[in-house]
Amino acid sequence: MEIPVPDSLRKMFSSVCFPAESKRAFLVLDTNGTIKYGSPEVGNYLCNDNNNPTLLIGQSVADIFPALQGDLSWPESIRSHYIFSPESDNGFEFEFVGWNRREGREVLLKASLAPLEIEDRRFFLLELFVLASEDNKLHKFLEVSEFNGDAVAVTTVDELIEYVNPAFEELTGYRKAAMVGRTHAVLNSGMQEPQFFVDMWKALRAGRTFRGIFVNRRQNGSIFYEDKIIRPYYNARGKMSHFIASGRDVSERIQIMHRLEHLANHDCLTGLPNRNLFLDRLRQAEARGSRNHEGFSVVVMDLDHFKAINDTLGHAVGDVVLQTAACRIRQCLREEDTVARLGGDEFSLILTEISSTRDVMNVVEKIVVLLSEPLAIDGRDIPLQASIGIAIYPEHGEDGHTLLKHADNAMYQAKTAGGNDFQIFEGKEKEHFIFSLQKKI
Ligand SMILES: Nc1nc2c(ncn2[C@@H]2O[C@H](COP(=O)(O)OP(=O)(O)OP(=O)(O)O)[C@@H](O)[C@H]2O)c(=O)[nH]1
Repeated sequence: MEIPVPDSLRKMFSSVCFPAESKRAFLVLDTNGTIKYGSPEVGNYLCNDNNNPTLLIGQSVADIFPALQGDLSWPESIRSHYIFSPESDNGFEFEFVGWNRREGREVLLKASLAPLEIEDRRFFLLELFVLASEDNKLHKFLEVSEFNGDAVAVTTVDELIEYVNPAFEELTGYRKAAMVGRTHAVLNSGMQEPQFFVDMWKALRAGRTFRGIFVNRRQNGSIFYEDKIIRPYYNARGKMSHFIASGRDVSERIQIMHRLEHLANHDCLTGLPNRNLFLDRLRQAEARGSRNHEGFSVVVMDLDHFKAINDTLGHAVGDVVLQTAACRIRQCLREEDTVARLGGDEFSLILTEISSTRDVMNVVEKIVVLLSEPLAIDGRDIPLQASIGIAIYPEHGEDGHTLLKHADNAMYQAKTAGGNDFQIFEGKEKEHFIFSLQKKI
């Protein structure tokens, strides 16, 4: 909207060029700093409501620029020089961050104050020049990001996406138009620990950079791992206005790492956890047990006469027997229990949430029954049986190492007694449980 220059002012400022269509943003001040005129364009930067610069008339310029009220960045000498001493002919400039209402964004402006003679009267022309959009720095970064091989995304502090680059589109499958205005939640695979995001927001809100491996989902549903750095972006006012994320696909590296981790923690033949992982799970069970006063059990199983199977039917058949045993034991356990192959024909189990001896026996009996089902290989039925030792936390040991040792002792007792048995470790109370499986099956 163009604001007509009031006739009285036009008359007064007739020697100054004020075309109505002028795009120049300026104020005319008297020597007291009172605003006498505001160009239509200046309303875009300085008016609160309807961009009507006539509302500025009569206000003190110091109300608009607090710097003029004695801020040290506006030296007293210069202030008095220009506002109150109209004799000087030197100009003065200062920069400030303003708000461009038309574009709805902050801008960096230069205000230039210079004396102005109108009909032999001294005024001051305070003209505003847009030095750069406040987000210019950000925009320059985005321009460069267009050619960046990393996936770049810029979000507002309200977590809404404002920009994504072509590499982001390529990585995620989402076009820019589909992402702008949305949050990153669209990429969430649901496979990440919730704590990961808690840590992320904590760091970002505190103004710190966050780096992490994100497990994300592409538009086509496939999962990828993204190594991403997110840093807060501060605008010229020093206010956190955006988050800039830069990430790259590291799925291949992570998959190799997972494979190596799996190899380091699992037995090649059966795919079960190996000693390494078993001991780790044992430490976890021990920690949970003491924290929550929760019982758990360590069970050691050793196949009986396995050597004979190897010797008579060959190593390959022995391997199948071990794989079958592993599979059958696993079938009898819950997800949160562990069965590991610690070596040879020995399997070790951690049964969680055990509140009584009966709980353990129920599981062990199930295993024994399933194990003993005939295994047909090359037209023969191969019998499978095992000696089993049981130790329960905390009665038979307050740490994993002791429990494992005691379960092993109990297993040897069962083996010595002829095998195909399970035995619970004899506790301090000298209670002795021997259950004959032969009678049961
Ligand atoms: N096929 C096969 N055999 C293995 C493997 N690892 C160890 N063994 C064999 O498993 C046998 C385990 O020995 P033992 O536990 O003493 O044999 P056993 O006949 O079960 O003896 P008891 O436990 O006293 O009944 C050895 O002959 C090992 O060579 C493997 O990965 N595959």
